Amino acid sequence: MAASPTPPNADSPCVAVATSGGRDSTALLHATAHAAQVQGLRVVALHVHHGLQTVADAWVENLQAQCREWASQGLPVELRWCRLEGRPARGESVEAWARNGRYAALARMAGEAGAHIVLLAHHRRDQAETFVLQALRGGGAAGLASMPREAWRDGICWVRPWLQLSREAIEAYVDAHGLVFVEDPSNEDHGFARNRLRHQVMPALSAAFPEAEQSLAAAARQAQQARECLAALADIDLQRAVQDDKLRIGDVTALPPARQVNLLRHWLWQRCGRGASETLLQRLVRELPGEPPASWPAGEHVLHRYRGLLRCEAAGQGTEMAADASPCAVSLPEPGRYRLEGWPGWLEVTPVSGRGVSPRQLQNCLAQPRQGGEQFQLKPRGIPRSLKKQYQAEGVPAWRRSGPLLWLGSDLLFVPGLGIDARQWAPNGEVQWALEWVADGAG
Ligand SMILES: Nc1ncnc2c1ncn2[C@@H]1O[C@H](COP(=O)(O)OP(=O)(O)OP(=O)(O)O)[C@@H](O)[C@H]1O
Repeated sequence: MAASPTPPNADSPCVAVATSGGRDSTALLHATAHAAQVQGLRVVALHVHHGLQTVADAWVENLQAQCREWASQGLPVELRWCRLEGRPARGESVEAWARNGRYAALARMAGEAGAHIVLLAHHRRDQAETFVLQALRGGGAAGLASMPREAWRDGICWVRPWLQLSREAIEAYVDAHGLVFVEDPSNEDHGFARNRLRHQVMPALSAAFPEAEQSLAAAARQAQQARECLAALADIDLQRAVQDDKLRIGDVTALPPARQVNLLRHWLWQRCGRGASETLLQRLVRELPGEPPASWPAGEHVLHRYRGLLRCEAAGQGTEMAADASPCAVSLPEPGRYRLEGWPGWLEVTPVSGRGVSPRQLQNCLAQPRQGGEQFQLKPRGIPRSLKKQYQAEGVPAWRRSGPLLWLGSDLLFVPGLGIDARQWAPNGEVQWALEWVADGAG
């Protein structure tokens, strides 16, 4: 290859290569450095020392020597490396800890070097293995899509230029250029699923089905297309069903079940930043139709059905009350909606045939925040209990507890999320009204 007439300098555009020191990334670094030399680009080799094996110290030294040598031959390459701090937490997968730490460190080092593109040396066999591992974990289209050729994350474009290339082609390149690389002994550790697959399963599969690797990699590409289509469909359905940050349940349940699952999966991903379990998705499809308030735990979040809307909030979050609102006199002369000064929401008054309070009780009552120590009676023959216990027993989520308590003198009339105190219920057959507190944003 002819050298560039203007050699790259510190201001030249820069591409990074994630380099473990193994066969594939050494070959990719070498090939990239040669191509960059022609195009006047800088190449920065990024290496992460996971701090898990002492032998890894020698890999850093090898890479330093290798890059120095190539630079002395005129290749525009420099090495940046770092060592991960800390250890995997108890019970945490070592692989997952190393992968997360590695990608974070690569993104940071690339940013420091001024590189927006990081090349990874995954090839076709890696892709075929990833597909099988995902299938064995019961993954759907998103998992089976395996590794993308290009993806933007953390302000970096991660590119796998050799994803369609066979390992044999890379081996031939390494031999042709006499490249030296390191062997990671942990690649032999059969405690890792990928190593068991690589050493025990893939050779048998390829012996029985010579095209296995190509076919599995092609299946991954098909799954990628399927995933993109599902995401596009979810966007269409979301636009129809979303109201602020909530979902209109009627619009969700009007869809066929598989499309409901797709929509819910995407919405939950957006809201929670992680995938929802299949069990939760199936449960939602079964249980979402219905009127009464209901809640479903979703990892570190909780989903609430309320007045035809599905909302997602962090578990344990919620405004219990506007503690700074002052007590105020309230008169509710007829059914309707009433805003109370200082309270973010409204009281809704509706005629009912039971469990209501006589309208005359509502002509001159007092709204005030919870003070603590109030006792609420749920049923006529029950006993008064603290609001906290009553809320827990009824499973009332925190956000439905916001709002004022209504008092008539020293008698508690109404509690948000629980309703009218049974001691104040009007006799059957008499005119009576129910109250409900609707917090802003909930309706
Ligand atoms: N410690 C590391 N530092 C920097 N990049 C890494 C490191 N480990 C892996 N990578 C990048 O991720 C890709 C895939 O990692 P994987 O663990 O499958 O490869 P490897 O067997 O360690 O090495 P190679 O792919 O170089 O043979 C590597 O090709 C390389 O681009």
